[in-house]
Amino acid sequence: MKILTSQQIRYVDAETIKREAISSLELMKRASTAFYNWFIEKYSNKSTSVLIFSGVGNNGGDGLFIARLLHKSGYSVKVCIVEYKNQYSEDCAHNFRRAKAENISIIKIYNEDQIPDICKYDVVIDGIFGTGLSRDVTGIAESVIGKINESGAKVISIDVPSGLFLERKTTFAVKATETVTFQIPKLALFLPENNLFTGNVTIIDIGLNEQAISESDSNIYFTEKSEISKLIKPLNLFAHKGTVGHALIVGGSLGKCGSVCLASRAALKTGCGLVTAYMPKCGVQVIQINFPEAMAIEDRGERYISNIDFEIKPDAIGIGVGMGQNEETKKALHDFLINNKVPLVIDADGINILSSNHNWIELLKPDTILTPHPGELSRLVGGWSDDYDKIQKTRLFAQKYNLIIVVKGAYTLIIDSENIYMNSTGTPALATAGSGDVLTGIITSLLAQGYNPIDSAKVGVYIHGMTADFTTKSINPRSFVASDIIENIGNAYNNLEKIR
Ligand SMILES: NC(=O)C1=CN([C@@H]2O[C@H](COP(=O)(O)OP(=O)(O)OC[C@H]3O[C@@H](n4cnc5c(N)ncnc54)[C@H](OP(=O)(O)O)[C@@H]3O)[C@@H](O)[C@H]2O)[C@H](O)CC1
Ligand SMILES: [K+]
Repeated sequence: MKILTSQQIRYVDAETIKREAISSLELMKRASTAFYNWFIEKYSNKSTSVLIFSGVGNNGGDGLFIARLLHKSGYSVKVCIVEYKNQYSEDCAHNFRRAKAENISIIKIYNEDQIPDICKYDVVIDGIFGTGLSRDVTGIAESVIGKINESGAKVISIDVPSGLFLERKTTFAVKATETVTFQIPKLALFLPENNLFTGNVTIIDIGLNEQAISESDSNIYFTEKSEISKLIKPLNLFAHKGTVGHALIVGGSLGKCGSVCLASRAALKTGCGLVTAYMPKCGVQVIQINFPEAMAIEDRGERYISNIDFEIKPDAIGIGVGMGQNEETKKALHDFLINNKVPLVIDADGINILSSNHNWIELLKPDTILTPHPGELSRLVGGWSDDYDKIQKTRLFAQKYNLIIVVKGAYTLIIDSENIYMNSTGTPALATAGSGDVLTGIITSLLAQGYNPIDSAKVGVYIHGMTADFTTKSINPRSFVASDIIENIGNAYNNLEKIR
């Protein structure tokens, strides 16, 4: 699904109206009804009292339409119009007149004293500004947003939290508990620094014209289940372990051999036929006892890798987990990169070693996958001033070296030289020791099975996140561990195959 800018959203809006021969009011009705349906499912008790803050644009129009729908079905509703300017949009003005005629309690707010006691209401709906925000919030809108945030009330924002900029850093906006956004994902809703404003984000369909969306020129995508599901390769009836890919995991050092066990196990559970772990001597017994399905090759180093040398012919290699940064290990990585021709995933200390030897990055073959967490990324591409800057710097880095960078975190980003893919699965449960090692194993396995590098990264990150989504009820996120990811890879496949 494409992620669009506010200007592109306006275009899709206008095109939907034109191509489907509907009025703008009809489109507002679709959006408001979709929001209303979401709301009544969540708050089915009609004694829920609702305070709605509406602006004077179309976001405010949605707020008023939603007020009418809720009032009609028996909820107790009060509307406050935040009149930050006296020129209402046509559809907002229409809904204002209708709401008044339907005897909904409405007041206009021009100064702070008129703001009601927000805490007295069960839920606040925020419809002050939407995607039309074009400048910093001041005056009465600023005061109202300040009061909403102070109140500690449960706040549901319509489309976007009021005050949130879609294309630049936001410092002041409604701090929503939930944001219910209309059909098109907006980048700003999924950036870590905006989580304070967005709360939990839900995307709802409002029947925008799909053709107009697909014509929009965007290279930022929100990964969807249907798309990932289509990428899953079917099983071959005549497959045997030698035909479905051989993954090699290179890593480990004294005290950090578990990372290789996790990555290797994840690789096999993701479906490649063979997995070999390449480890220092101290790691070989560890993996053989813990994970008998894996084969192991011993490095000549006792406690850390000192010379990467093997005779097998793997289809993909994942390197770096638990590897440490001993000088001999660094040299071993350098020499390995000079000769390597196999599709590669680099993680953890592998990335750190590259960060401190920047000219080695040029040794990487096109489409090598790097999977940094934010700390590793900042060492690799330099610091950033905000999330937009982080994305821009990572994009330039990916373009310069022709690499695929998996920026791990909530809504992991997969950035290559052309596109950005934002992953839509996962929960905070994934922030646990070994989670990154497992991801490396999953992606390496997919590469070994013949998925192209960008699909390996997209599918791998998606499956990794899905395992946490499934288990939110059965395993409390606090006690979810990396092995739980591995145990649920099969369930993720089942779930993806179900919708094919
Ligand atoms: N396709 C969809 O998703 C649909 C979305 N809908 C809803 O429409 C809004 C967007 O509505 P819009 O009228 O374009 O904009 P807003 O309601 O966000 O803002 C209204 C006007 O406010 C002015 N503005 C901008 N920034 C400020 C500010 N800081 N202070 C004061 N005023 C400001 C601006 O007008 P100017 O001419 O003064 O610049 C805005 O136009 C979207 O979010 C959805 O909720 C439709 O309902 C259906 C389809
Ligand atoms: K809003």
